[in-house]
Amino acid sequence: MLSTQLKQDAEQFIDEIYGDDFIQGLINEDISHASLIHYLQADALYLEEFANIYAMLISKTTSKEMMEYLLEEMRFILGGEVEAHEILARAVGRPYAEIIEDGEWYPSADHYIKHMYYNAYAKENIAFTLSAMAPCPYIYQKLAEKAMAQNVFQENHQYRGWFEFYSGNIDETADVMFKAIDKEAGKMNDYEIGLLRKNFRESAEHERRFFNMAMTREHWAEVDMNV
Ligand SMILES: Cc1ncc(CN)c(N)n1
Repeated sequence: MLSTQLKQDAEQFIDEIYGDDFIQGLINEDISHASLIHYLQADALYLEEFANIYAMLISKTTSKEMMEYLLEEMRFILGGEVEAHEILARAVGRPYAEIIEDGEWYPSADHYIKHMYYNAYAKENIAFTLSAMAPCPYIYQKLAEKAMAQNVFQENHQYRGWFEFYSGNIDETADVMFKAIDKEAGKMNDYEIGLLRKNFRESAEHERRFFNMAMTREHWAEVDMNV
């Protein structure tokens, strides 16, 4: 099954992201407020687009069951995931709504978002877009599970709730995506299946870049508009 291969492909990225500074910074409560703010600003915009892409997929599917799933996920992304963001905002000591007033699609986030949009616009079959979206719930879930399994988070650990949120909440989100990808892959040729796998791998790598982007507080170069 393709999803088995995709999950295997993800392992390398999960291990790398887990060892990188963002996740280690959360685990060890040693991450700067500036990086958390950068992450929150970028992620709020990313999730908004993720919800928009769900809406695009609704118009492409004829399955009522898939429509209902996409609607529910849209609602979760727009409302439910704020809970995880609030945990980081609390650590920063500023209201979440105020933090996300600023921000833009910083370069790595921009690339990731456009990777998903490309598939939504260019491909009629929703499996192409879903393969670019699936690392989003899947990788966070696996990272959180790994963190919970390998560490003891005390009651007063500032980011314990963040790991609990992602280890518990999104199991089904990724499962439904994988099932839909497997179903469509069953009707595809090797070239198309290769594209699904490439989409997934690229998004897994984008996930890593997204976290690292917060650590370096990546920005676009300033341009002098008067020249
Ligand atoms: C970039 C990114 N990827 C994944 C997730 C988890 N839904 C997230 N909030 N942001």
